[in-house]
Amino acid sequence: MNQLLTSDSRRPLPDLPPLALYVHIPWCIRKCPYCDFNSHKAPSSLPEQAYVDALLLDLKQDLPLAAGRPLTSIFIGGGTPSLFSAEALKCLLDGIQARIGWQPDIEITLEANPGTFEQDKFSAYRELGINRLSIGVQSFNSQHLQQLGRVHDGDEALRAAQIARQAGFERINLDLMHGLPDQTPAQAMSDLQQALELDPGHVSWYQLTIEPNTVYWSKPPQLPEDDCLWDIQEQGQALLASHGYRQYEVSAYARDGQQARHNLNYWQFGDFLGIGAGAHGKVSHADGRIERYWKTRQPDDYLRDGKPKLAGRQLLGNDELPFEFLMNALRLTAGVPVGLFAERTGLPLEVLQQARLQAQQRGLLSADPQRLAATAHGQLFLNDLLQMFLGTD
Ligand SMILES: C[S@@+](CC[C@H](N)C(=O)[O-])C[C@H]1O[C@@H](n2cnc3c(N)ncnc32)[C@H](O)[C@@H]1O
Ligand SMILES: C[S@@+](CC[C@H](N)C(=O)[O-])C[C@H]1O[C@@H](n2cnc3c(N)ncnc32)[C@H](O)[C@@H]1O
Ligand code: SF4
Repeated sequence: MNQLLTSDSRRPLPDLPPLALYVHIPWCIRKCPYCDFNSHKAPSSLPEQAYVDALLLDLKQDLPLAAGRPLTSIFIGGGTPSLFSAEALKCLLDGIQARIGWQPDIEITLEANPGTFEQDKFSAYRELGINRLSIGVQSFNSQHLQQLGRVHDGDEALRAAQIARQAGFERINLDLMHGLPDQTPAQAMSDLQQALELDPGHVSWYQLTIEPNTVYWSKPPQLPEDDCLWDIQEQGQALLASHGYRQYEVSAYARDGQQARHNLNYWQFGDFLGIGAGAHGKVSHADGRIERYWKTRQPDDYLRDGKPKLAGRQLLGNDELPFEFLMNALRLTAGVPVGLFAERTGLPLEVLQQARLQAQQRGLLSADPQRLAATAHGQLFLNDLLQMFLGTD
C-alpha cells in the first residue's frame, strides 16, 4: 500500500478527467447527534472574511494540481454553508473565478439548512450564479426533527423549498434521511410524499447510519428492526419511481437532466480539488500518477496565518486503484462503461479479470461485457462485492 512508484502496468493518462472543486465550510449552529462530518459549533461571530481569505490562499496553493483545466462544477458543502452571507460567498466565487477558469455551463451547488435565517438569502445566492441548492430537510416530522437535534421544524422545511423555487433555483435537491429512531414505514413514506409534493428535481434519500465519534454512537437510539428497514427501502423506491425519479446511485434519485454533476464526477472517478478545513481532493497527473490529499481539519488551525493548509497527500498505488475506482463506480445503479476503468486509472482492464469473473459467477456483478455494474443483488451486498477487488493489481 501507499506505493510511491508507478509500476510498468500503468499507462500515462492522455485525457485527464473533468475537474471539480469542493469547498468546505466547517460550522453549524449546533452539532447534530448523528453527524460525523467535519462540522463545529459556530462561534458567536463567524470569521467569514478571514475564512474566505484562507480558502483563496488554499486554492492558490492547489493551482499547480489543476494544470490549467477549467472547473466543471463547484460544491460548497459543510457544515452549513448557508450560514455565510451572500457578500462573503460572492467574494469567494469571484476569487475562485479569478484564479481558475470554469466552463460556461458550470454547476455550482450550495448546501443550505432550512431555517428562516437562511431562506432570506436564497435570492441573493441565486444572483451570485449559484444554480443548485441542496436543502437539508431530513424529515418533515417535527418529533423526528427534534430527536435528530435539528434546529428547524417541518413547516420551515416546506417553506425553504418554496422560497428556493421563487428565488429562481431550477435545480433543487432535498436531503432526507430514513430509518430514523422508532420510525414506521408509514412515517418514512409520509416524509417522502411531502418532499415529492414540493416537486424537487433531485432527492437524496439516506438511511441513517450510526457513526463512530457521534453522540448516537455513545448513546444509540432505538432504530427500526431490519425487516422494517427493508420495508421502508422497498416502499420508498417504488414511491420515488412512480413519481418519475430514477435511482442512479445508492441514495440518489433524479428527474431527467437533474442528476448532480458534481457527485457524478466523484462516482465516475473524476478529479476534484478540495479546499477548506478537512476537505479532500483527488487529482490525476498526465504521467499517470493519481493522488489523494487532505487539508487541516480544525477550523482554528486552518485559519492560522502562515500555516500550510495541506495536511497530507498520498499517491495511489496500483494495488489500491481497482478498489478505489470500483468503490465509486459500483455505487452507480447503471455502473460505468468498461473503458472508463483504463481511462481513469491507467491500468489495463485485465487486472480486474479474475475478480470480475468470480463476482459475476456469484451474481454480484453484471455479466454485460460492456459495463462494470453491480447487479440488483450486488447493490445490496456492495461491501462484499468490493472486498473481492481488494489488492487486485
Ligand atoms: C454533511 S450534511 C450537510 C448538509 C447540512 N448541514 C444539513 O445537515 O442539512 C449532508 C447530508 O448528509 C446526511 N447525513 C449526515 N449524517 C448522516 C448519517 N449519520 N446517516 C445518514 N445520512 C447522514 C444528511 O442528510 C445531510 O443532509
Ligand atoms: C453527503 S453529500 C450530500 C450531497 C447532496 N445530497 C446533493 O445531492 O447535493 C455532501 C457532503 O459530503 C461531504 N463532502 C463532499 N465532498 C467532499 C470533499 N471533497 N471533502 C470533504 N468533504 C466532502 C461534505 O460534508 C458535504 O456536505
Ligand atoms: S447541520 Fe448538517 S453538517 Fe451540521 S452537524 Fe447537522 S448534519 Fe452535520
